[in-house]
Amino acid sequence: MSWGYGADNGPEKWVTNFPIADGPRQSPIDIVPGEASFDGGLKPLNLKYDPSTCLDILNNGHSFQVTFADDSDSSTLTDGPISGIYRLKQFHFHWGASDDRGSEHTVEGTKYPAELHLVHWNTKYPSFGEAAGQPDGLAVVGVFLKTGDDNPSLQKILDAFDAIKAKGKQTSFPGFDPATLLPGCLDYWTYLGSLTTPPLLESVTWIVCKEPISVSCEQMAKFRSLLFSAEGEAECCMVDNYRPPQPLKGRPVRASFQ
Ligand SMILES: NS(=O)(=O)c1cc(F)cc(F)c1
Ligand SMILES: [Zn+2]
Repeated sequence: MSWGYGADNGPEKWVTNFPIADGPRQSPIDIVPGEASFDGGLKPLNLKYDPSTCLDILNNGHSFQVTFADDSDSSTLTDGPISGIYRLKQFHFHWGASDDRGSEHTVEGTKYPAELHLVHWNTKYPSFGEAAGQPDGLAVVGVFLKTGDDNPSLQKILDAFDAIKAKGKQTSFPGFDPATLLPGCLDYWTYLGSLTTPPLLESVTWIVCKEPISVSCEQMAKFRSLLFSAEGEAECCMVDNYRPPQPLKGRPVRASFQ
């Protein structure tokens, strides 16, 4: 059985096939603002996205992701805590079965109903796959979702869900601008961590935004209409696809703001 989020194949079981699960720089973590150190040397995030690089939307059986053409520097992350140019590869979300949980990072124990991950790879390496195996290979921008007003930008994504309900389904998704998913304020916490799903590679510079974006309760219900299961299999709702916080193991967490 492959990894997932169930009792038999979930986060507590991943260490069996992926021993790095108990490694020194695992993600997510609980962020304790009072223990983060303000670093005046941290630059503002510089996110420049070209909607024409947006390709398609896919249900990969553990989340859904929107994938981008990454054969040029059209959609990039620069500055912030990183050096060099990182290209946007995809974004995806993690969410709960109810609004009281779903995010991977937590803030002093507070769980949000969902968390957005914008995944970028360091162009000093030839590809995403190569970069994913390097300690400075990836940079993921995390954005919390908080229940409140309807989010029109998110709605464009949710409107595509009927075409990707089951695992393995994919449909074209042109012209989406991921910048419309960013909060107004780009203050962030940053620390060195890992992928939060197998293979749990310790190659991620995490950049977690302090300000959440909004999502309505009805929109959260739409997230929960996706399936972990493929067509023809017993239907299993895609919910609680989040890894809980992992030990910090002495890592510093820096804040870009005071
Ligand atoms: N959830 S995550 O952002 O850490 C992530 C990103 C990725 F590109 C591949 C993964 F397996 C996991
Ligand atoms: Zn993720």
